[in-house]
Amino acid sequence: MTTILEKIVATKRVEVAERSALTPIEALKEQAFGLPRPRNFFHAVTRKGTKPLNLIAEVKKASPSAGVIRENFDPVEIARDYAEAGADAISCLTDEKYFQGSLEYLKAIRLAVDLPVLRKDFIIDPYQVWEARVAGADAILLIAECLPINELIDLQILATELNLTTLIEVHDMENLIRVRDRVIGFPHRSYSLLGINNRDLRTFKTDLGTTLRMAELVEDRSVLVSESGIHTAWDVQKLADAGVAAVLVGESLMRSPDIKAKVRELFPPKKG
Ligand SMILES: O=C(O)c1ccccc1NCC(=O)[C@H](O)[C@H](O)COP(=O)(O)O
Repeated sequence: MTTILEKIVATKRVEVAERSALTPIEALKEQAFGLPRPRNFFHAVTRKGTKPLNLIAEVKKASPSAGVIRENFDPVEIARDYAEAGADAISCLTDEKYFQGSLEYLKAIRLAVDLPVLRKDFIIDPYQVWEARVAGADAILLIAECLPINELIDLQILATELNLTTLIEVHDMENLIRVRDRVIGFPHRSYSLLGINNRDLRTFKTDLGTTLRMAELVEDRSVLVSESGIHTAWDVQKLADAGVAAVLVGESLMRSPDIKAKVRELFPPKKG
């Protein structure tokens, strides 16, 4: 049976072929030349602040698991609310077909807020890394399940050369072990974060236990990001207690009619 990830990756191959026929990679490289340096996403996500851990707040209109999450969707307004509420960085879905995202949203958000922005997409080709840089992204996502290790490392090196942070995501132990030492503990890793996705992409079920179990195998948790299925202050505290550096939260923020209040609910001010 074809998994959703396989379907999405097949779509990406077609998209990259179509887009590069319209705008060749050489043209993107020219556009990237002379752009201001990206913002430091890595630092924003790993620094020790006043919260128990840092927040990457996601701009996400729809998803394969939930359908449309937020009807009243203004990406810039949402990003401004995130910034005002104290988020440390923003994740913007740029996949159009499955998440109703757009690179145009990322461009607009990057201009409107001061926070660093992650291009949240299914990156399988250097073309998309250059595209991210030209659009103004400060970081890209690389999903271990989608890439052979040599291609993952090549994309990570390219991103590092372009001064982009990489968030390298795994969901299972096998991929964690595959990337842990070769990609995260490696000299070229400099600006690489390790994401553990709590969502099982076969069943779409989320389980915080995925991060809690896998974190045991990660020595340096200062680069660890827990992703998906984070709904309550208790979830956030549990992950903080496990030494996770940051959480990536989409759906529970996007479903809230008052985004700023939901951020405060997830990160209540310390008493006393
Ligand atoms: O969200 C999905 O349904 C999904 C399906 C297939 C591949 C990836 C998917 N999500 C991407 C993400 O990683 C999440 O958007 C992100 O971690 C935030 O998760 P959540 O807070 O549960 O929206």
